[in-house]
Amino acid sequence: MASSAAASEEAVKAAKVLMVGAGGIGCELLKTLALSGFCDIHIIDLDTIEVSNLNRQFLFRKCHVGQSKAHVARDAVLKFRPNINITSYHANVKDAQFNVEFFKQFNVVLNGLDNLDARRHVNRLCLAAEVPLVESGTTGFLGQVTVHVKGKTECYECQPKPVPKSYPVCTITSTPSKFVHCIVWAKDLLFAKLFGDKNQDNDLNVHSSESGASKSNVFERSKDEDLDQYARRIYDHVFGYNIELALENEETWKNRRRPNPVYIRDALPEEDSRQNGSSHDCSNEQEEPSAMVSLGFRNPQEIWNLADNSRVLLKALRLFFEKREKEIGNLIFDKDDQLAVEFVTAAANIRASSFGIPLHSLFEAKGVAGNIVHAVATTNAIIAGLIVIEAIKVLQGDYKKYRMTYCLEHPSRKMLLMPVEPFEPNKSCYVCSETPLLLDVNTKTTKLREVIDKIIKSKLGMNLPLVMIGHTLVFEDGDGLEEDEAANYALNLEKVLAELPAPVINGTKLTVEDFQQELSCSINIKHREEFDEEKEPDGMVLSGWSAPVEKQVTSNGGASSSGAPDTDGNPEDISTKPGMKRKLDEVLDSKEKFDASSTSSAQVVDDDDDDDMVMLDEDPKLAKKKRLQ
Ligand SMILES: Nc1ncnc2c1ncn2[C@@H]1O[C@H](COP(=O)(O)OP(=O)(O)OP(=O)(O)O)[C@@H](O)[C@H]1O
Ligand SMILES: [Zn+2]
Repeated sequence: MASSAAASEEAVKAAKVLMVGAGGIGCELLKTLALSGFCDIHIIDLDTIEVSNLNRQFLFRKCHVGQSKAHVARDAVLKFRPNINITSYHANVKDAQFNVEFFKQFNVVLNGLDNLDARRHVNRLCLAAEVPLVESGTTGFLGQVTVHVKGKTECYECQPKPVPKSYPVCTITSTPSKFVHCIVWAKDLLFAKLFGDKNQDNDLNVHSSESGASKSNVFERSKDEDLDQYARRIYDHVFGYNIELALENEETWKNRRRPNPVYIRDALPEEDSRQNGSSHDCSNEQEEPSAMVSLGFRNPQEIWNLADNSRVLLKALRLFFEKREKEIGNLIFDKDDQLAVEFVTAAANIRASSFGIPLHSLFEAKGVAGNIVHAVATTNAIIAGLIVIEAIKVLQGDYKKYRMTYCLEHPSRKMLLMPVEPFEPNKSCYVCSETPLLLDVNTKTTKLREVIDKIIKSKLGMNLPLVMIGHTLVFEDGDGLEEDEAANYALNLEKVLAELPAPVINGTKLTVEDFQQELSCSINIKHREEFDEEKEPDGMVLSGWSAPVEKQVTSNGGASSSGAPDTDGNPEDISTKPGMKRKLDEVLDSKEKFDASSTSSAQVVDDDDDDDMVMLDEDPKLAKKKRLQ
C-alpha cells in the first residue's frame, strides 16, 4: 500500500495536465488537482465570469465579473498553492494554437466543458496526440466521469450522444398540451418573429387580421401606430384572433379540449391597457430594463395570473422597443437575457391559460426555455473528485482499473456512485476506427456546399474540412489559401456533385479530412433520387455513424442544432445508451461482479484508508458511509 501511495504521489508530481473549461466542474477540479499534489496544470477557458456563475464557481467573486475565467481561476488557486505552476489561456480550445503538438505535451487531458462541439474536438485531438482523456458532465444531481484511451477504451464519440428533444411543428403551432410546448412557441416562434431576423422562415400560425393586413406584415409596427396600440394589436392577434381561427377547424378539436381565445379587454378588464404601457418608472438607464421590476413584481418563483402575465407581456414588448430598439431584428433568445425571459414567460403563460395548461413561474419558465437543469454544486464537486481519481489511474497506466462512474440522483442498490468497466473501442466508430461512412444522396441535384454544411461540418463535427475525390482536391477550408485556389473552391461549392471536376456518382469514395483534428474518414456515395421530406429533411442520409439520440426538453428541433443541452455537461442517459444498459445490468445483477468492480476501483484510492464509495443505508437514520469490500 505504502509503495503504491508513493508511486501515485510520484505520478501526480511529475504529471503535466491540461484542463479544458473553468466553469462549474472546472473550478472544483482545479482546486482538487492543486490540493492533490498536481504541480503543472494548464487551463483553457474562452469565457468571462458572469454574476450567475458565482453561486457555484467558488474561485470567482463579484469583483471578478467580466474577467477571464481561466486567469482568475489560476490566480485564486495560486493564492493557496503559490508554489505550483498553473498556465492559463483565455481562449477557445478550437483555436489553431491548440493543435496536436500542443496536446502532446500533456500526460492527461481533463474536460469540464458544457457543449458537444468542444468535447468532440478535444476527443479528436486527444486521439491524434495519443493523450488519455478524462471526460465529465453534470446535470443537476446526475453526473458522470468517463475515461478514453486510444486503442484501450471507447472514445468519446463511439456512442451516440443525447441532443435536445424536438416537437412536431403542429403541436407547437396548433395543439399544445404541455407547458414546454407553450414555451417553445413563445421563444422560437413569437419572440423570434417579433425581435429576430425578419427574413427567417417561421411557422407561427400567422393569419391576416380583420384590419386586412397582409400575411407578412401583421407583426410589423406601422408608422402611425403608437407602442401601446401595437402591443395590444399583437396580443389580440396571437392570443385572440388566431385561436378563433384555429377553432373553426372542428376536426382538430374532436378529441381535444377547445382553447379559449384571450383578448386584452378580457385579460385586463379593469384598466386601460394604454396606461399600463407607460414606463416612466423604469428610469434608471444603467440598469437592464425589466418588465417585472417596472411592474413591482419581485419574486421570480411566484406564479402570475393571466392579468399579471398580460401586464408583463405588454410591458416587456414596450421595453424592447423603447430601450433596445437597435437590437430588434437581430435578437436570438438567450436564457440570460432578463427581458427576453420575461417576455417568453408571459407569452407562454397566456397561451397556456388559453389551452387549459397550468401556468408556471418565471423561474420555472426560464429553466424550461433555457433547457436548464439547475446546477448542483455538490455534484460538480463529486465529479471533480472522480476525475482526479481516474486521472491518477491513467497516470499510473492502470488501465484495468479505469472506471466510467455515474453519479445517480437516487441510490440504486444502495449505491449513489455507479462504477462501470469501460467499453472497448467501437469498431464502427468513424472517429477512432477507419470504418467508412455511407452517404445516400442525389448526386445530380445536391451541391457540394450542402454536403459540407449538412454532413461534414454539422454531423461529422469537422472545423476546417478538406474534401478529396480520388486524388483531386475539390475543397479546402481555412486561411492561407492562394486567391485562385479559394476562388476555385468557391466555384466547386456551388456545383452539384456529379458536375465537380472529379464527378461524384454512385460508388464514388470521398475522403474528408480535418488537419487540425488530424481526422480523416471515407464516405462511400450511393446515388438515390427520392427522399422522404418528413423523415429525411436533409435530402441525404448518412449511415455508419452514431446519430445523436433525442433527449431532454427544449426547442422545436432544427432551432437548436448545436447539440448537447446547455448545462454543466450532458450526462449520458445510461438507460438509453446501447450496450451500457447491459453492462449496468451486469453490475447491478451480479453480486460478484458488482463487488469485484467496486473493490478494484477502491484499491487505487485506498491508500490512506479513506472511503471512496458512499453507500446509503436503507434506514436514513442509520445512514452512514461504508466501504465496499
Ligand atoms: N470551446 C471552448 N473552449 C474553451 N472553453 C470552453 C469552450 N466551450 C465551453 N467552454 C467553457 O466550459 C465551461 C463550462 O462550464 P459550465 O458548464 O459551468 O458553464 P458556465 O457557462 O460557466 O455556466 P452556465 O452555462 O450554467 O451559465 C465554461 O466556463 C465555458 O466557457
Ligand atoms: Zn470512437
